[in-house]
Amino acid sequence: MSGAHLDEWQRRSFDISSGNSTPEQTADAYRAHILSIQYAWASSQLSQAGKDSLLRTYSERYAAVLDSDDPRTGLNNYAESALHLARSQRNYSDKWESSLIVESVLQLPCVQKMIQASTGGESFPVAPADVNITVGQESRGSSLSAPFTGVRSEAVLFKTLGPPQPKSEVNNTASTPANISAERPRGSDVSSGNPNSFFQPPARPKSLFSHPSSALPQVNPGPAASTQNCQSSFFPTSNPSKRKNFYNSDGGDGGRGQHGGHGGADPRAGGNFKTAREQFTVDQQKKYSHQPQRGQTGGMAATVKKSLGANRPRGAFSKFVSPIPRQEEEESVASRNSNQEPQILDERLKNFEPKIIELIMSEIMDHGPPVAWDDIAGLDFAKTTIKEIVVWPMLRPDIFTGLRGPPKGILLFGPPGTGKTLIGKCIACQSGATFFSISASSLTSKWVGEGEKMVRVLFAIAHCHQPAVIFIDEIDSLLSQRTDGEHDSSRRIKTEFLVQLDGAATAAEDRILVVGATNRPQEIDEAARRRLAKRLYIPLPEAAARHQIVTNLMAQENNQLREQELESVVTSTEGFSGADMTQLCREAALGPIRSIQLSDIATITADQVRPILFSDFQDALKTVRPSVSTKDLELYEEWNKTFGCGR
Ligand SMILES: Nc1ncnc2c1ncn2[C@@H]1O[C@H](COP(=O)(O)OP(=O)(O)OP(=O)(O)O)[C@@H](O)[C@H]1O
Ligand SMILES: [Mg+2]
Repeated sequence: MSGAHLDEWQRRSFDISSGNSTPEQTADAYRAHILSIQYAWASSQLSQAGKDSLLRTYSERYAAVLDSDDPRTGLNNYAESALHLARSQRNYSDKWESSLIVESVLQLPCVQKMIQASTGGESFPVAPADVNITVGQESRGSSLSAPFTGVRSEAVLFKTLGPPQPKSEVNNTASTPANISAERPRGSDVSSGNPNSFFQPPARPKSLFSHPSSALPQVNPGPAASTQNCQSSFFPTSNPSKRKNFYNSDGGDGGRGQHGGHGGADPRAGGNFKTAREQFTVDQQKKYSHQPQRGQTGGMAATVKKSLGANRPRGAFSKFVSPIPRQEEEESVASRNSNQEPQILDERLKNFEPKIIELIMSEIMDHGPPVAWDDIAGLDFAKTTIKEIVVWPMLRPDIFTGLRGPPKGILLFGPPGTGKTLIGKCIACQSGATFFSISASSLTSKWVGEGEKMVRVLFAIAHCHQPAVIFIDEIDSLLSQRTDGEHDSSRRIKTEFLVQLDGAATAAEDRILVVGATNRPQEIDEAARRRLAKRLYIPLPEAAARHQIVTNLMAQENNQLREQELESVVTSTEGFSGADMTQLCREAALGPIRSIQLSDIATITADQVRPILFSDFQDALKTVRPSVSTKDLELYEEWNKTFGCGR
């Protein structure tokens, strides 16, 4: 055989022998083997004897896969998936419709008589010969005729055509023959051979039998009313797609199924039938028209936070999003826009581009994991000050007026990993204000002028959703000192930001606070520094705070750390930041795992993993080092002395 054939041959052999393939793949590989053997023999690449021997082997194995009863190794359910495929194929029979429609049934003399009999309240015998209903080419007269007489037929009809009866009422007539048929199990159909079952409701006739009584006429119905009820009780078509629609028309649409809601309309005309796509569009419209406008949720806004593009998971494992919007999406977006535009356009925002407003509104607020003040270890001074100038004024704006009014901006500065971002998250949860979290990168756009617009819109929206907190993490990259060489657009964004910051809280009752966080305070523009009037130093955690961090983290883990060992950990972590402490605990928590034999790791149960010990911390301390150097610390201390507002 040629090299190409051999490669293919080997690939298939691997498919079979690797043990990872599904029964379908194995069967396919065997089938391909058989075909290639026959091909090789036909093109004289293989001898007759060789072909016979190979065919015997592979045909046997192929048959074993097909006939195996084991669902993991065999394809005993092969027919099922084939049938499933066949079922989802549309064919001509889909268009077939039964001629058994409500009109033809109702026009039958026997039915007319029975309707009259049922409304008149008297029993009326019906001659068997009268019942002759045509289904397609096939007459059903004989099967329906025999027992379909007298009280019994009236009862059946009354049940189906007459006014809605509460179930208890039906049960009260237990001794009548009518009840015998009324208590017949639902869901029996024509094919069951039961003549009465033809007039029995379909398997899920909720729209008829579980109707609230208000949904149906209360008065004793005349023939017309009976006709109306009748239309929702009969199932007039055998078209599967319509049948599905019929069943789906229960309670959800208030019983306004395609048949019941149209009185005498021809049910075959399609009525309210919707394709899946139309239904999807309708659902989307409903969904978005009920969605409350963001930011107007009052107390809800307290726990609402989203960073403008900063925290969106993107990577190899994030879900693929097609750059080309599908038609449904376009339709739903269009309908959403048409629904939402009036909501977005607050009087004060009407001069701004809806696109940017929408961007800010949708990107900056979202639910985040709640953070409480107690989750932040140490930093008592910063926490108290923030409560004083953020939380309380938001809660009691009437007291915090005039000179007591809150500052327009605060700056949290300090070494990396000391909890500045954590404080921002905590403000979002605890302040009760609308929280806007943005990163500098999201305000810088490649389109000239777009960045300034975003800044303007951001502040305008914040005005509309007061009290509001605008949190800008890594604010140094947005408000770094303006230099001659810098790009014009970033300079303009900065200027716009400063202008907005100045005008943000001009009115006494305005409650907009800008909170900036940075670990490079010295790079912040002096004009911005002045506007961020309250500058709070967030230092490295002291011993008590480090103790709290370790205790908090270890409380969630299985550990055997004694108090004095904990103290020892705390003393040996002088100079560690909060993030370093977290890293140390993570490293120590891996100790018990590292002590497990590699061969046992796959089988060991979670409760067999030993607790975290002091020795794990000792080991972890060998690898985890403080991330802040003393030289850097001096710079922060210096800056704090010069510009900070700490004591
Ligand atoms: N005071 C603290 N209390 C509890 N955990 C803390 C504290 N400080 C830091 N951490 C831990 O360190 C992690 C990083 O903290 P955070 O992101 O707030 O640091 P940061 O000051 O914003 O750093 P950077 O300046 O580098 O942005 C937190 O998620 C938290 O686990
Ligand atoms: Mg941070």
